[in-house]
Amino acid sequence: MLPETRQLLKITDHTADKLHKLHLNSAWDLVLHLPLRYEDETQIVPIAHAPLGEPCQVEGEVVHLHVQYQPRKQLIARIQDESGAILNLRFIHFYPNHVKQLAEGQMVRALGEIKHGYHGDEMIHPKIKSPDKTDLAQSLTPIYPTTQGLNQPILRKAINQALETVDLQEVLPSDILHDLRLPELAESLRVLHNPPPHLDMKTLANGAFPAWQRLKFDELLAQQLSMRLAKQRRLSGSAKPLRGTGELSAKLLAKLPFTLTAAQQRVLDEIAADLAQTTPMHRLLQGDVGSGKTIVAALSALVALESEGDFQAAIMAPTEILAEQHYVKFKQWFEPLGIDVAWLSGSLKKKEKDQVKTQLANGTIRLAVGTHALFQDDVVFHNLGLVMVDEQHRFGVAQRLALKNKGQDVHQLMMSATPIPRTLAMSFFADLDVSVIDELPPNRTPIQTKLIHSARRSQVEGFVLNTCQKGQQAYWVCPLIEESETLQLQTATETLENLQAALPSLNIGLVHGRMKAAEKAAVMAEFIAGKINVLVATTVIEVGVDVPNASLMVIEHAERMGLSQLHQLRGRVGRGVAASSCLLMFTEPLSQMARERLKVIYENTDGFEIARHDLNLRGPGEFLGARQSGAPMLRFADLQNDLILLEKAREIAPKLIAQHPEVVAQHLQRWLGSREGFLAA
Ligand SMILES: Nc1ncnc2c1ncn2[C@@H]1O[C@H](COP(=O)(O)OP(=O)(O)OP(=O)(O)O)[C@@H](O)[C@H]1O
Repeated sequence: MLPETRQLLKITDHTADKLHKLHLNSAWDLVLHLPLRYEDETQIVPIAHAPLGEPCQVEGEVVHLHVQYQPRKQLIARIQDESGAILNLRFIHFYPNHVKQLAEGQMVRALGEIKHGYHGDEMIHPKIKSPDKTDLAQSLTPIYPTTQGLNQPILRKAINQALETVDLQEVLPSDILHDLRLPELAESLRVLHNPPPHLDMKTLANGAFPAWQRLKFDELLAQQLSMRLAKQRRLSGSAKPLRGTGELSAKLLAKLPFTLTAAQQRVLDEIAADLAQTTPMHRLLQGDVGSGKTIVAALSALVALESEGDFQAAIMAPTEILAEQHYVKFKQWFEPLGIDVAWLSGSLKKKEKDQVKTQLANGTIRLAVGTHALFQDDVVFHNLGLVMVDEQHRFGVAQRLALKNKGQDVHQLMMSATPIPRTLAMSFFADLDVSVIDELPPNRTPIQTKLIHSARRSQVEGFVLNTCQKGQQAYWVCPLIEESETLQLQTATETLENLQAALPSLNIGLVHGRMKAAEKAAVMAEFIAGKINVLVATTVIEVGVDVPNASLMVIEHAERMGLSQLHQLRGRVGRGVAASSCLLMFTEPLSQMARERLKVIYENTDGFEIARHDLNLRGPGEFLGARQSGAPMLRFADLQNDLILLEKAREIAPKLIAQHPEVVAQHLQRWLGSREGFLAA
């Protein structure tokens, strides 16, 4: 935060540091930091009528106070009000002051959520006050998202100071506001930060409340504007045109055991046409699991490598495993053509990394595969022509920004097996041209999916035996244990031993994430060669593994897995001519969410449909991995519920850019301020 701003807002260095953690660095950042919820200290409800599971305030006399030591130390105060009903206030962390305030016979006011507890209804860690010192509040109290060490009163004060100092003048043209029936910004902000007494909780919690609608619209508009401007900048930038001679591509195609599908050829032509331009390509290549994206990426890389000018190409994937799969395939295809492929990931030794970096900087290596290590500041390319990014949405915001900076004026191809639903395509991915491989390679038979209770394990083993006796192969995926890699490994080893005991006539192998790359490669090679009948695996095989003779996929504890993970895993079979099956083993009890997921995967085979359900079940933030990256991209608007606002913002953004450039500048200044790049990243 600038020293002037800090002074103006009377913020201490300590508070400024905490605010920075919340990405609040300017007065406008503070003004746009909106309440997460409100607390209602305006009313007192009788305990007998207090709602369960919703914040409420009660008042009563302490009739009993004691410290309980089992199962852990805690303070429990029992209060009773005029309704005669009793409520326990429970504090797991407490201070001497609590004991004083809650002495028997004291009147106390408690704000919190009531839940059914073991010893009756209770509030855990309520906010407490002595009623004689405080009158009821006049209006709802806003509660803001915050960080450790920054309390609500200080944050509230900083925000209110900011509200006083910024110029809240309306910038959006009045005809637009009128058409959209949206209130003025200044009024909306005041209401949300300091709700007037007549507004109740229900009204304010409703996303359709006009003040919220206004803020959501403004946020979506900022996103659309920044994306359009980014696109304009890109279109006016200049990339080196890449025009392959076709010589190496022809050689690679001649060696493949298949010919490209019409969809692959069409998509490749689209990419080649982009690459030949001086405008940097920004294209998303979508294709369902197994549709053959990898060969399209390889042939695209060849266009760059074959063009005159010693260009380099790089392909980046979000995980080491996925990157490694690409590395293996690319090596297999490119080395016979006389092209060396470099590997760069975070886990390489420093010496090896330095060597690759030198080769990339002096241009002796022209094709690099790796993780985001490829786009660290200290990696310099001699003449980068094309960047390909697999599963781009799984990268965090910071990594995407790093790529954006490195990739300026470089052609970019994003690849995704997770189809981007329409709302996302209209917002986060609006700057991308899209190519879709909408056809699977020929002779694939549909995969039969079955749900099987884990109690019927021996039946599943019977299926495995049957499959292998026909000369086909099977995968057996071990349960996912997120909490501990060691436990995961232990489970995998046990699964292997159990299967070996149950199916002694079969050769059973094991791959897991802890194995060294060479060991993993050796087991995979045996499986590919058909020497191993059943491959027991942790989810390392989720992506990229491609063994067409494998026709049975068994997934244990399928209820623990996410939809796209299940779809990816199932996609490991059905790649050859044999009819394939996927057996999803589950254990009860199933959560509602797990039940929904299993139903979706059972009923659908199309990746687009599954992604749509996934988005509905998890919401766009999770779907995009925003939580993982720690920086929410849209803070207020929600793509599922605010589709109408999104459509309006999309419609209005180009008009504003054309007719009111000054409005665009002001609006973005307010919304992006110190967060530049976030919305469009
Ligand atoms: N035109 C084609 N005809 C027959 N087989 C093909 C064709 N194109 C690709 N394949 C084969 O199909 C399999 C799947 O291809 P690939 O691994 O590229 O799929 P993908 O789109 O990357 O899927 P995933 O997201 O599952 O990794 C591979 O065995 C590949 O060799």
